[in-house]
Amino acid sequence: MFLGRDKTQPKDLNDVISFLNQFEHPALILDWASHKGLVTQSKKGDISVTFPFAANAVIQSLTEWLSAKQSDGEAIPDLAISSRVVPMKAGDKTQLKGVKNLLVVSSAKGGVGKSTTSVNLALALKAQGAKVGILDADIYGPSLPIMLGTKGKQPITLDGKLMEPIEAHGLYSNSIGYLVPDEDAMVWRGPMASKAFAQLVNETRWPDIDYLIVDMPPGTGDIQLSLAQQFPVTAAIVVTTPQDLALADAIKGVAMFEKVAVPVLGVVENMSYHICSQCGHHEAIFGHGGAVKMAEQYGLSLLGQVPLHIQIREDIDAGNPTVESASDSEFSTIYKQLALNVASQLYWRGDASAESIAITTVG
Ligand SMILES: Nc1ncnc2c1ncn2[C@@H]1O[C@H](COP(=O)(O)OP(=O)(O)OP(=O)(O)O)[C@@H](O)[C@H]1O
Repeated sequence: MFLGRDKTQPKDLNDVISFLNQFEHPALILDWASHKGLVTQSKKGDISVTFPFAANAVIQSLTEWLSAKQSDGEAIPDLAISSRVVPMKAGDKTQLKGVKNLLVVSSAKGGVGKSTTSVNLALALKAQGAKVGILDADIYGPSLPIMLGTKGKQPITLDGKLMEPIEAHGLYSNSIGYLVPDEDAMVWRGPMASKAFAQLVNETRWPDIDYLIVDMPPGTGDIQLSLAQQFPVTAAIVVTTPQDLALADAIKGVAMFEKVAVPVLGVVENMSYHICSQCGHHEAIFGHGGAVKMAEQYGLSLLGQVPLHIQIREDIDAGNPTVESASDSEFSTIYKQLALNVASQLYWRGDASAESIAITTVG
């Protein structure tokens, strides 16, 4: 092989691309290195690998793979490896200022853990190297201030127009819960709720974030439809639990997004199985295999399966979400894997916007 013969570093871009294509990872496609803009060479000859999505776990695996090759005596190319999240197209809608990708997290029913999933997913995307914002669009029951430990905070405006998001655990957040008392939001009707949501989205100064996670109000009614239609949604993620009834509702949720031409990235099965806090025993108390079957039947991706465990509830209720407070726990590993699936599939299955192609091909 070209690398082994004279032990000199390969310098030719095509040779390096062929070499890198041998590296396989579940978050990469076959021949990933040949994909436009991922492996580039500067005028000086330096070669860079730039993953176009939040990919810290991939970067770590690639670095380990290269070290192992080197230990085996292979000459490996000198590479600068990093990630830079690119904005993906959101239909024909114009991107929100300061937001590269807007992901809505929805559920057809209340109480399935949509907000818990949104917050931990946002933190896990951050752990994968992204700059992340989270918007609590659950107008009728905003839970973000409690889950992020930011209750009582209020966004300030520096220019009299735009709200500065509240920063917590390294996330940029805004919530109707910061702006009005819970009981006021509860009595809002459709148009008022939509207006409040529009204000939150448009009048927050999002500081060039890679992903904005929007925690939607539960259900598949007019409000959800109009929210999904109004905004440049890159993709939707549907959270469900394993019971048959919840799965049937989740299918309604998927159909709702299809109606308004918002691509559904996939499904997250929350409370997938119970882990006993005493003995660690796994038990499928809500049934087994439902989401897998549903995903297969409807051609959806099963993005992750999160267990039901008391630590996840206790951490989030205390404003200290698990991915942050126990970043090496098995639960955080599951959320980080979910985040990698979300980030990578969003890229490989979507269309990069024109701006991103321009960014990635600059040598
Ligand atoms: N995987 C989990 N393990 C343990 N507890 C969980 C898990 N997911 C969610 N919970 C708990 O279940 C309750 C409901 O979760 P959450 O508020 O996230 O649901 P939701 O779908 O956003 O609800 P709503 O419909 O009110 O918006 C919370 O007390 C949360 O801590």
